[in-house]
Amino acid sequence: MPNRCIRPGDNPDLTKERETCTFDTDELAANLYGSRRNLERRREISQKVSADPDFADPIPHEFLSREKAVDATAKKSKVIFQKWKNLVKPEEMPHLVNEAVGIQGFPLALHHAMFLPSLNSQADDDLAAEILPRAKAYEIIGTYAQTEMGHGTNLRELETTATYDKTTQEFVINTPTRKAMKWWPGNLGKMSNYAVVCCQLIIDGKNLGPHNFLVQLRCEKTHEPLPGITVGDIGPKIAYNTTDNGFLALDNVRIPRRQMLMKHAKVSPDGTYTPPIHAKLNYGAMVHVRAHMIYSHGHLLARAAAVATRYSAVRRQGRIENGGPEVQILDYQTQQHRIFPQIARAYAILFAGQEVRDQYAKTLEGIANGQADLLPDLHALTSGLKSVVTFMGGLGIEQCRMSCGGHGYSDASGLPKLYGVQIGGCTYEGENMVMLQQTARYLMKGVKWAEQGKSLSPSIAYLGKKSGKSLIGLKGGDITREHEAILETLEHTARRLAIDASQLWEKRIKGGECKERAWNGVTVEMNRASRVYTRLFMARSFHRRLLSSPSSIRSVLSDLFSLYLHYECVDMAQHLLEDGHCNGGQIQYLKKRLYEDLTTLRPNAVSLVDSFEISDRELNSVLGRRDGNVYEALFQWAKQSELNYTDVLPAVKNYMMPMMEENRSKL
Ligand SMILES: CCCCCCCC/C=C\CCCCC/C=C/C(=O)SCCNC(=O)CCNC(=O)[C@H](O)C(C)(C)COP(=O)(O)OP(=O)(O)OC[C@H]1O[C@@H](n2cnc3c(N)ncnc32)[C@H](O)[C@@H]1OP(=O)(O)O
Ligand SMILES: Cc1cc2nc3c(=O)[nH]c(=O)nc-3n(C[C@H](O)[C@H](O)[C@H](O)COP(=O)(O)OP(=O)(O)OC[C@H]3O[C@@H](n4cnc5c(N)ncnc54)[C@H](O)[C@@H]3O)c2cc1C
Repeated sequence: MPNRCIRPGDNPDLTKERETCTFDTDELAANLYGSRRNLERRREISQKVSADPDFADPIPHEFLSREKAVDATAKKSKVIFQKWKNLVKPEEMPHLVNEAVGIQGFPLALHHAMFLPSLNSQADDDLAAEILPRAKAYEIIGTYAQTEMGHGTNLRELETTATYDKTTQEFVINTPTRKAMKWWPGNLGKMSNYAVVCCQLIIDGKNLGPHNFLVQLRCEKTHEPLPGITVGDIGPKIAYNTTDNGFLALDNVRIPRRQMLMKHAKVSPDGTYTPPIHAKLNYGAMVHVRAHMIYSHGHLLARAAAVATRYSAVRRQGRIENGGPEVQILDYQTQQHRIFPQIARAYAILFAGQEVRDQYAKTLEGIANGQADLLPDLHALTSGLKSVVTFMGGLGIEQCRMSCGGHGYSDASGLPKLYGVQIGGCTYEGENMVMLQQTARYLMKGVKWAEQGKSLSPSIAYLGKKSGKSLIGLKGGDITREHEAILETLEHTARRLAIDASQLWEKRIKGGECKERAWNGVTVEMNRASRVYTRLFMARSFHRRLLSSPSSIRSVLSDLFSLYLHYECVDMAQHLLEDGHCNGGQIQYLKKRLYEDLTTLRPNAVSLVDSFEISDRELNSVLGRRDGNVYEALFQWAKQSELNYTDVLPAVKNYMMPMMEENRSKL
């Protein structure tokens, strides 16, 4: 079967891998990206970016100082949002940005991810008509400033205030303490001249909670901060170092009333407050990012899996049999066990990411028609997915990094940067432990609704089902039936964990604790229930994709899905065993099946990562390059280190040589 990545001059081991492919890599890639046309567009964009001299990098970003890297990124962003703007559709923009500037952020990241979405979904018609065309034309750059130095998670305690002054019909925006400074917002420090700022709305001395306001931060002509505004960059971070995450203090800055984002909650000129149809519509920009970041995080894991798989196919080290040749490290079972589940999880996350984006679009449609009834389900799902996927992705990338041995530790592999970017997602858009509790709140309601026989939305319909005994290992050799048996067991486990957590909570309440304290005493169990609910959704979503896939890729997707299910179940064995639903023999069976899956997938491993269709430029990894010619490329990469500009460094001349000389002269 054709693997379309084979080219003359490639590393022969990699070519051999591609020759063993049992499916059409383009078919799978087209399925992943939605259609042949989308796949072609993806390739077209990759090729055009590579050919555009405006995007050329004289030296890799890894060797640049932070300021120079920010400069290079800004320069390329200007090209994207001027020259390229009309050449790509909005949905193609993330790919263009990844290709052209990479993953560490760019000056308009928050403008796109949160500023525009906030204005789109929360500004009233008048404000939208005034500001949106300017924002969309990049006449201004905006960000989303919510988190403060002292509070991020607990939005209710944010300290920045917007106090309504009826006499002038203005809001007075103020930062009352040092820890009330906005701290962390991306692109706030240096790039943005506007921000949506989250403040406590105060009318007649009454605090009405967090609301969003459009605030101009810098002069449109000089880009200098406006009076009353202190703004800057918060310094280097684990990653995202081409993003100017910033600080901001506002000293009684006055803005007109209509700069409150008033599509849902409103303040009339006389100070009358009208609440929104759903209390949390002000939190909409966060739901937007959570709904979209699942897919982008799937892509980060896909890249790591591509690097580790291709490198493991060209790296030869050690022997499996005495006297045999040195083997490709991909032949070691431990290596397969480290990497193949990451391939499967990357596909699973990408599929789930696509489903949740669709669900988000439907929810938005409802809200636009005055109905927010889909929001609670979406909030629970995005909170769970955001937490599970970022944690899974971080662990997965780290496994991929370690699987590349010493070279995985080098920036040349691209893996340290991927890891740094990925794990940011565990924190931003709500710290994972906190967001899992949001999911758990919904599950607790679901448990009650199920007890009362009420109808349940599809994502929690399993809470209303009855458990039979687990049929894992008992359904014979039919793979379709085995998949169903495992999904039913996962449903049982997710249901059982939610019910157990609910009972633990109730027990503490009956024991005399208030609801909130009792909740804190059971949050580890609550979060467990949320994770398994989320992992069940991911498994179901993968299964839906398998069932709807064309026959040409059904077999390889089925193999991958088997591995995914077997791996997840072994990983969650404790939960499967805890109530006796599964027994030790069934876990042993799952492990045996998992080891078989590793062998089954081995001939297709390289082709499965080829179908992620990530260009060399986007992958930005010497180890993961498509042609597999890594050793020469590693040397060429290292030669670019600034330490190699001279043979004898000033640091050596000034300190080490004199020290050695002095020590020699003492002898
Ligand atoms: C080129 C184009 C690119 C576009 C693509 C985008 C892809 C981007 C990928 C990467 C880009 C990286 C950019 C990252 C930038 C990062 C930004 C940020 O981090 S912004 C700041 C984020 N901050 C947070 O997330 C804070 C977390 N905290 C909260 O959200 C809240 O405080 C809370 C934890 C939810 C609690 O809020 P609150 O106390 O007000 O409420 P509760 O009492 O807990 O709940 C009451 C009920 O309300 C429900 N609820 C809460 N939130 C929501 C919501 N958002 N929607 C719906 N419902 C909500 C909650 O469930 C309760 O319900 P009931 O139980 O009462 O029914
Ligand atoms: C890369 C990056 C980009 C960011 N971009 C932006 C941005 O553009 N705009 C913006 O406004 N913000 C941004 N942030 C800020 C980010 O949203 C917050 O850092 C995040 O929401 C976590 O809040 P926190 O820092 O207050 O953590 P904290 O809440 O202080 O968390 C510390 C610990 O306390 C625990 N904890 C806190 N509350 C609870 C609870 N109720 N139950 C159990 N445990 C709890 C957490 O689990 C965690 O272990 C960004 C952050 C990062 C890292």
